[in-house]
Amino acid sequence: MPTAQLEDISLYYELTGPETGLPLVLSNSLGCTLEMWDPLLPHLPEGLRILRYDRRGHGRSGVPKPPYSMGQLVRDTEQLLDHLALERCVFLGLSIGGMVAQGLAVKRPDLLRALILSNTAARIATAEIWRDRAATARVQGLGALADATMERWFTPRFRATPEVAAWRAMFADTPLDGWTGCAQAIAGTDFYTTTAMLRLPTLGIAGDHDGSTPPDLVRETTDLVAGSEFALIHRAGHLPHVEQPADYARTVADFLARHDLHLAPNTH
Ligand SMILES: O=C(O)CCC(=O)CC(=O)O
Repeated sequence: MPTAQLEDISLYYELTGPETGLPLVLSNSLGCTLEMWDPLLPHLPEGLRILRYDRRGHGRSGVPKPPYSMGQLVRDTEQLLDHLALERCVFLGLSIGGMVAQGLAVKRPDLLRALILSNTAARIATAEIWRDRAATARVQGLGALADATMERWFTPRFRATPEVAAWRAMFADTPLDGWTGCAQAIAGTDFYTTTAMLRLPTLGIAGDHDGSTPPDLVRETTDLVAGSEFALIHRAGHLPHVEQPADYARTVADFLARHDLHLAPNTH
């Protein structure tokens, strides 16, 4: 089982693709395991070296007692990349994963060649919203948040399909400590000032039906980075790579190609 024993946490990961391929790191959203990327993988260009991992408190990674901080989540990722000797990666982070991406890009620019900020923002919701959700989850379990969460994550069309059951289960099966710890980390994060200092190729991606990080919010954060690009995925919510995997993958591949990153060996 590929588990990295880091300073104070063990992280489960999967690393696939040729060793010389361009490293692409996929960083999950809250309440999801690395399997969240399964629908996207068949649509991505071949030849990429793809790292997926379960965040602290999720999936097969360690689940310490909360609170967690965004600094800790960034450090976990930094240590995982160092452990695997991956550098100059394209980092695609979705929602909380996009917050980790922003923090990592500021802290360790040597690790990243380009950023893809998907369905994320410099600040997500309010401390009060996160406190209320955590209070509900502590008393009633995460299942009590599942209906509202699926509404923010997916379009009505997708929610009417049998496929949504697996996503609801992934969310509801998240360890309560893990979800609460990461929710606290989001609540304490405001990257407006530091993200505005970033200077690397950056693509923002939003879903037109995203109820968690609506397109205007994603665009506002993306626009903080000079020279950044923005793409809107239609007929998709907070997880657009699930509802529109081909469009999403094409958007990513076109961005890589525009920046001469497409399948380029990681040698320069
Ligand atoms: O569950 C939600 O709608 C909140 C999601 C969020 O903002 C954080 C995440 O998806 O990582």
